Amino acid sequence: MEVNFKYNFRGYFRFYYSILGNKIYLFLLLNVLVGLLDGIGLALIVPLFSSLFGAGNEGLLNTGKMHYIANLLSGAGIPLTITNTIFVVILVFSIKGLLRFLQMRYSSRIRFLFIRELRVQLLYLLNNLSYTGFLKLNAGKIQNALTTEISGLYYTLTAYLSTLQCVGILITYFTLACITNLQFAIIVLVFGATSNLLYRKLFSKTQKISANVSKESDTFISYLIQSITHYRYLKATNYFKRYFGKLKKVIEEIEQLNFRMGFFSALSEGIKEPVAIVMITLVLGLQFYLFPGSDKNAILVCLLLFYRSLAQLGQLQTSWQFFAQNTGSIRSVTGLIRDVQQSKEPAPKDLSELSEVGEIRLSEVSVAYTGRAILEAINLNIPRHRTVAFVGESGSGKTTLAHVIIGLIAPTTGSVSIGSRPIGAISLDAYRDKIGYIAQDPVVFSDTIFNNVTFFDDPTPENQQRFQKAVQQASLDGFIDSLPEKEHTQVGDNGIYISGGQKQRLSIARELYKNVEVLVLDEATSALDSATENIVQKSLELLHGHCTIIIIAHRLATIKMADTIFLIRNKTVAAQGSFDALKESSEDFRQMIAAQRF
Ligand SMILES: Nc1ncnc2c1ncn2[C@@H]1O[C@H](COP(=O)(O)OP(=O)(O)OP(=O)(O)O)[C@@H](O)[C@H]1O
Repeated sequence: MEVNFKYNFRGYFRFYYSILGNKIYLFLLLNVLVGLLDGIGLALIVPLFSSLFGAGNEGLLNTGKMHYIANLLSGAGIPLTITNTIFVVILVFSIKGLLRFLQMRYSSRIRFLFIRELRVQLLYLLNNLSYTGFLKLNAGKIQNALTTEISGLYYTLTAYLSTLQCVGILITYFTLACITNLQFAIIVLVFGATSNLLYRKLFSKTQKISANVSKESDTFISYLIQSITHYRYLKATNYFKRYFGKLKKVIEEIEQLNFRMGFFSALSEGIKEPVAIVMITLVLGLQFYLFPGSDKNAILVCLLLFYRSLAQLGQLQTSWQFFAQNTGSIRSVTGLIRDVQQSKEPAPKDLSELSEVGEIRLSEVSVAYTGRAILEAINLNIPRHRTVAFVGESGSGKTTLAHVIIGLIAPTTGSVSIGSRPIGAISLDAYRDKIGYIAQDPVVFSDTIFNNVTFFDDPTPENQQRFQKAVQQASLDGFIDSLPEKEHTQVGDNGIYISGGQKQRLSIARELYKNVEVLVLDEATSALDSATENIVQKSLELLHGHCTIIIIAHRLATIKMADTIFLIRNKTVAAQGSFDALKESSEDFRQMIAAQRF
């Protein structure tokens, strides 16, 4: 998909062409054919009427200067009698009707293909986006682009195609008019071009406002998501009113912009007809002033073509104005695509299967966020199927370290290897298939308990069995049994119908169900009461020696079983060893234990 284009008529064409390919040309061809048939039909109707109602009707049509029609028909072996012409006119307009039908169907097919392609592409790009790239994006921008702006983009395509359609038909009419009466056609062109200058100013103003609407909409969606996600807190603390004030301000700004855009749209709509009428009068006046003896039939045909052209011109202005109103969506979506493309996860050099996750080794790893050093010169080994723990004060970089290990963020300097291979040489997808991650904020999807644990697996007998085992290990079975709808119970948005501890157990159960090789537990049991925590702890201990476990915990009791504990302090590993060894060797560790006893 082409996203680096200039925001002008040609640039937009390049963008649409990169998605739709030659289908655009076929669409244009259909338009030109419709215009051509319409023009030919009109060119036949005028002499037909003048022959029917005029004097000296000899049974043959007087085409005057429009001999090309006569040539065309006699070339096809049809003499230009009035009866024949009537049939030809009916035939021409019927074929035109059929082509118009095909053209409209094709245009809806194009729109369908366009939106499908765009949505799929965007999701594909998001899937390939690196986590660091994601951190740089704004959630509101992503949501706004994928929902509102993509609809806006659909409108731009509709309006652009409609504009192209008008341009195609106008060119055809103009060509026919040129053949019929060249001077008249040229006068029309001059006036048409002059009126276009008037509209250009309006369009460029509208485009600018549209870009601002999209920008403000990103902010609005971002605020909206947050007000919904944190609704409980905002409600409980009566902060919603204050937050509502922020939202209201953005809404007002957006609507002010829309109001201004409405003004320009109304202005362009309002001046359309007066401009057209003035143009017709001037064009006709000039024609008869400059060329008094003009062929009236030819002028009549031209006028009919001109009249139709004016309708097309009006349609063109409306479409282009509507296009301009929605161009902000093009900037917003293509801007997001550009950002996402720039932050793609690097492709692995060697795609051979990752049969098992071997020893994880970090050497001289440093991490900085926007220039601020968080971790420096970290060296550590996590042998396969060992349990390790990271401890340290809040903000010391434990979660960041875990993110480096599971390949979510790349170290600023230093290297990470899995087994004998550097992490950059393995398929991150294959690696992450083997990773279980229980984050500080439990991840719960708005669905049933079963789907949350199995991550939408089919309820086959085998999966049911695995599900039962996982919920037992996570000490969630008692809770599920107490529910009338058991595992088919909905947990609500972000798990709003269940408690914090139940959410944590649900996310633990999901990772246990997955049968992972590396399990990261980042404050995974912090919301559990001591009794439940003990049960879950025992289940996790059963995994000891069967998979690599990385625990991040403030409660030191939960990391006693770790083979190695890494104490993170002053951006690096200050001490390491088993619980008892650290107690002996590290004063900091002893102080942490003492603080917790107290
Ligand atoms: N995306 C980010 N951008 C900028 N700074 C970040 C980002 N994520 C984390 N940090 C900073 O990195 C530091 C380490 O954060 P991290 O979450 O790794 O600490 P932690 O030891 O896990 O803390 P806690 O125990 O409180 O969860 C913090 O100072 C934090 O502000």
